[in-house]
Amino acid sequence: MEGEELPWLLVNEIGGIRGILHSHVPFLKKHFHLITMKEFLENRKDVGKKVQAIYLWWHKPVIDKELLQSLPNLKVIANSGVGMDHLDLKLIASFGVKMANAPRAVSSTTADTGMALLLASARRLVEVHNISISPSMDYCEADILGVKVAGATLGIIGMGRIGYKIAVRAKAFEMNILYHNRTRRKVQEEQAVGATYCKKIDSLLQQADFVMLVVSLTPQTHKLIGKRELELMKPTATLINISRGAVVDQEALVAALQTGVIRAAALDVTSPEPLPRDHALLKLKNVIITPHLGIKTDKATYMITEEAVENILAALNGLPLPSEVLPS
Ligand SMILES: O=CC(=O)O
Repeated sequence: MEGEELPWLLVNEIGGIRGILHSHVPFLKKHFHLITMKEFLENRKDVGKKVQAIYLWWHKPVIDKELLQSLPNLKVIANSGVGMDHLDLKLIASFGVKMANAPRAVSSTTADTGMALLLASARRLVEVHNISISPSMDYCEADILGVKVAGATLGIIGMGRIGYKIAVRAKAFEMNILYHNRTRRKVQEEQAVGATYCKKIDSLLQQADFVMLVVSLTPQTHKLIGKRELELMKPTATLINISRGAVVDQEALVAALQTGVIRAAALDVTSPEPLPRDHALLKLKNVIITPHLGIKTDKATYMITEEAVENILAALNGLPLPSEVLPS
């Protein structure tokens, strides 16, 4: 049978909403015998023993104790993204299974998503698109006035790989850059992008015209931005979230947007995803929502699969994983 000598890799499905992309299959098949969750569930006992690796695509399949118990020879789980907040890392490690993410593949594209949201919100792209395609095409200048990006101050919360790439982009757009991070970046790195460190988030929130959230979701960052923080922001400021929905207190955000506490929000992430169709955020004109667009480009998704394969092969060969994630 084709690929029988290759290690068995479990994926959620091929194609579909939560399946790996068809275009990645030939590459994966060079290295692995692919098996989908459906095939696994049909023959759990025989297939379970053979699976050595799982490739998670958009957080699927769900990794729980029952699945881990059914895969006695599982060595590694590779995630198709950088955030691991959907995984119980301690549980997985307790089964002796290694984990990896894909930081190299995601950073530029996710930074592009952040800048795209910033620009779209600043220039009200969605609203003006709707005006442009409306039958009457009636508008006055006030309907399409945006806010100027050059010279505005961007506050980046979370200056890891993605945050830094946002700073690189924002510099090219002539923005002033503030950032907050658990650890301060090297002075040379700050100077290269003209970024100023804010030890306290509050001071960044008070000064920024655009606040971009790029932190991982952890118990410390859960609802990091709530009513108090929104009230510290300028009434003319925009909140952009490309991290995780739960980093923001969504009820407080709705209230802030409805009452003009802040000007606008641009959200690539919400809690939950997608939002229920009657959610208040979906009714606001000063909000742009994208469906966790993050890394979704042709090249970045392919690179993620390459990075995952590299990690899985390393784990199966007993080598150090290039992007291993350990439970904290
Ligand atoms: O959300 C995207 C990622 O975790 O990389």
